[in-house]
Amino acid sequence: MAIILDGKALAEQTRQRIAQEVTTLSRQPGLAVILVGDDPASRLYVSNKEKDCAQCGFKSFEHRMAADTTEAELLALIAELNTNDDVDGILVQLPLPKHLNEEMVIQSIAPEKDVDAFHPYNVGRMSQGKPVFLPCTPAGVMAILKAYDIDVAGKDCVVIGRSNIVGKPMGMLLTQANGTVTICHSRTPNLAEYTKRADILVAAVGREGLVRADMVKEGAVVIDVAMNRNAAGKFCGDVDFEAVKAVASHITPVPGGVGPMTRALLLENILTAAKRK
Ligand SMILES: NC(=O)C1=CN([C@@H]2O[C@H](COP(=O)(O)OP(=O)(O)OC[C@H]3O[C@@H](n4cnc5c(N)ncnc54)[C@H](OP(=O)(O)O)[C@@H]3O)[C@@H](O)[C@H]2O)C=CC1
Ligand SMILES: Nc1nc(=O)c2c([nH]1)NC[C@@H]1CN(c3ccc(C(=O)N[C@@H](CCC(=O)O)C(=O)O)cc3)C=[N+]21
Repeated sequence: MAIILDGKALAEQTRQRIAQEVTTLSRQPGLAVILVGDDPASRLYVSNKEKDCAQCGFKSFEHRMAADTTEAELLALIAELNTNDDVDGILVQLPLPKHLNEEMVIQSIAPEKDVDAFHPYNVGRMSQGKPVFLPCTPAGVMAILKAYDIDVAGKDCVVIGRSNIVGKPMGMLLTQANGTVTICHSRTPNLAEYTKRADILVAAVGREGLVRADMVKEGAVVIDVAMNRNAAGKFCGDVDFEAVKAVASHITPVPGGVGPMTRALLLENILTAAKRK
């Protein structure tokens, strides 16, 4: 039976360490979160981030904007936050309503406050192996691997998904950790041929039941990034957890795996931003 990779416990340890460090700073780090529209899932993430900030002794500034907010209004708020000294990090909750240009919005965030690490400057720095901030979800996965002494060097790593926020940077970080990486996506024929080879398998698609036990190598480390809702309305990942845990050596649960570590890495980035200032 696989070891369950406890992201929730690890995130709690991380928050306690950060809270401790914050007491040594001369000022409180601050996060501004912008939420446009009222997607229920996004609302939950935002309230979780507020609790995290409170626990760590960070200030948090929440900006809720109407779903029909114009791009000019959003950019004006970001411009104000870019120069506001109480704000060390700015996070614009994604996805944005369709009439807003995400690329434009992300580019308008000052790179030194871009704690999501989605700005092209930070993406470029990361891809050159000289990151200022690491993207929270992939960095959270790397932190889980490290905490459980799972060595990536020389391993066959397969990432399913190639989004800019998860799959692509995940592949990069695993490559930088000396894994041999294959990135699969919706145009990959015979997905199982790739997944069965993986020593480390990362699923980041958003489709319940995508990864079945017969697609996983005996003893593989299985990381499930996805956050889907099942028929009962509960969170679930891409991986058939019950069946795969009998095959894998290590597996992340959903919830309680990557999600909490994403939030913990966001706090790390805010602390980094505050210390750099
Ligand atoms: N735990 C956390 O902290 C976070 C969780 N998430 C969750 O992770 C999941 C992925 O998020 P995100 O990357 O933003 O999602 P996207 O929808 O942007 O990307 C999904 C990727 O999966 C690929 N894909 C779709 N169908 C298949 C298939 N049948 N076989 C193989 N690949 C497929 C797509 O391929 P193609 O490129 O060809 O379309 C795409 O690259 C979601 O469930 C999301 O909710 C996201 C962020 C943080
Ligand atoms: N600009 C931006 N940055 C993001 O990082 C970002 C985003 N937009 N949009 C949405 C996705 C998704 N995401 C999650 C964060 C935490 C959990 C999380 O904490 N999950 C808990 C469950 C939460 C609960 O049950 O309350 C868990 O898996 O255990 C999940 C998903 C960040 N995202």
